[in-house]
Amino acid sequence: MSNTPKALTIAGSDSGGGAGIQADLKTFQELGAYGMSVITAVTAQNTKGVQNIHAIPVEMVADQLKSIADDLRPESLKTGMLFSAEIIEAVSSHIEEYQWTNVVVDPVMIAKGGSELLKKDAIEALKKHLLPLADILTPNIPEAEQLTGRKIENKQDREDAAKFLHGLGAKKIVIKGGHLPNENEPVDLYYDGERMIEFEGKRIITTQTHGTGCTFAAAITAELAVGKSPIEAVETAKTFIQEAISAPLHLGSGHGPTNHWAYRRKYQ
Ligand SMILES: Nc1ncnc2c1ncn2[C@@H]1O[C@H](COP(=O)(O)OP(=O)(O)O)[C@@H](O)[C@H]1O
Ligand SMILES: Cc1ncc(COP(=O)(O)OP(=O)(O)O)c(N)n1
Repeated sequence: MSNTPKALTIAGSDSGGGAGIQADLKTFQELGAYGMSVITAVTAQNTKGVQNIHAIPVEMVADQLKSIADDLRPESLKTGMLFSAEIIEAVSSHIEEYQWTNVVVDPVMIAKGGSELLKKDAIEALKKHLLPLADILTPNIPEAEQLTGRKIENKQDREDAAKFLHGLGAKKIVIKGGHLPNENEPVDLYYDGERMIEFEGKRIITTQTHGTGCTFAAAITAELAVGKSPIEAVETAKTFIQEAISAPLHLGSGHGPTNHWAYRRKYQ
């Protein structure tokens, strides 16, 4: 029996390769986890935006989950773009049935260009079915506002939001700081029910940030797969994304992707 760590992403495909399944698998590979995928939606997307979305039929999402469960138990998994309430319900019930652990939930809602990656009427399903299964929930600030129904304008609001999301059942929460105003450093706030920890970063003023949230959550997932603790996993993910934004590839004419090789080149 191999003890190669296996990480699963349950997310949408980004044809441009910067976010979604593609960003997740590249990140898993870079951090030493064998990547597996369940595709929930196919997007026609590039650095300029999302041109079209085709949701995968829920039966096919369930079949992909079953194929993995029948043969390959993931040491960790992440969810990304889930698009609809029915996909959220199917994914949640399968995670529960298979008793998969180390569940990272990135509550993807809106792409950088403004396209809706989660239907508005699916937010309640996300709160009810998936949040209680999250070992680590990684909202950005607008997502945390949607999930809590509260405006987040300062540090106290972020701490209150993290506590609220913990109350909804997520065991650990990282409210990411990328959407803070440009004059603020991108500090990510971690809460596990007891400790509030700030993970500091250095803000890079750039348009090359497509897929930052996916990459950050995928790095946490890969680290959990290889046996790191949640805090160690977030620490590595923060360094990974900082490096990935620092060394842009300058691909495409819009919001270019981050550089998934940069961390390994510097640290390994
Ligand atoms: N311009 C930036 N410079 C440095 N780090 C950033 C920048 N933008 C985002 N990050 C970091 O990237 C990660 C993803 O954050 P964020 O952009 O808030 O998420 P999302 O992509 O889901 O909107 C976080 O760790 C955040 O602090
Ligand atoms: C297929 C797909 N999934 C998720 C996203 C959103 O990714 P994110 O990392 O939040 O990056 P931006 O869209 O904000 O650049 C996506 N675009 N496509």
